Amino acid sequence: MEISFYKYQGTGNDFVMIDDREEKFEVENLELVRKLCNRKFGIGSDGLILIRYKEGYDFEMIYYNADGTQSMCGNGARCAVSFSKFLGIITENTHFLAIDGPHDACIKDGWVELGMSNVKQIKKAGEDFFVNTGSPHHVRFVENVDDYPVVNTGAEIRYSQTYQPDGTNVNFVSNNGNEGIFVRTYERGVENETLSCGTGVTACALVYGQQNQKDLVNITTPGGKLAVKFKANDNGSFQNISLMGPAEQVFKGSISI
Ligand SMILES: N[C@@H](CCC[C@H](N)C(=O)O)C(=O)O
Repeated sequence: MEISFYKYQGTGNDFVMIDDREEKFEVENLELVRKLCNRKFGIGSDGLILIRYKEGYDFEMIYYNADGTQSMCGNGARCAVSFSKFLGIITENTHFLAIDGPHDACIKDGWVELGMSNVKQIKKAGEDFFVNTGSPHHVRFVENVDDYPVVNTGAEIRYSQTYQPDGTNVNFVSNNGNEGIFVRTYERGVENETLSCGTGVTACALVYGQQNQKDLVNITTPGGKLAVKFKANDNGSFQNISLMGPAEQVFKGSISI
């Protein structure tokens, strides 16, 4: 059997994208997800996304990490919006469903502004912070993130007792002067550092914004630049959160399985 796919990237977070409007992909076949995402034996990606029709929405995004687990993916959602435009499902504005609920987004010239779920609170986690932006994120501020052992320390925190049994993504953040913040992320489900994580930079922007009285934060990641804007409420919650950045089709192909 042949599976047709497209490959997308959003600031270097890369995804296998499948137009599954005919619902032929077996959503329980996690072995297949893992194989397609495998960089040696498959196509290779941080995650895989199915686009399906959903009543009441323009489309549904079904997201898998490379290991077959599921969560909300901010960069993946920006790529899904771009792919849906490419498929002719949407034009400029869209209302779609993801695992954490409904989202609105807008795409213009390859730049996607994605509405994120509201955030109830930022929690303290020792000296660090924890924020759920649709996916769980531990946020640690460090002096120089360029030199930080992201993979080793990220894995220690991800597998620590505090986050059992589900684990967490782990973000390391440095102040980047006039450029806002620089963020590197260890991603659960990829079990490695990725070049960028959308829900992760959103979590970091909320913490940084709260500490520095900002409602728009520019973020640099190893894979490129993103921005996050939001409204902070007096009770510590956040609404009208938008993740903004590029999403690009890289190639298309088919694979025999
Ligand atoms: N890369 C994603 C996050 C994907 C989900 C995450 N790995 C998890 O399991 O929580 C993003 O751009 O948000």
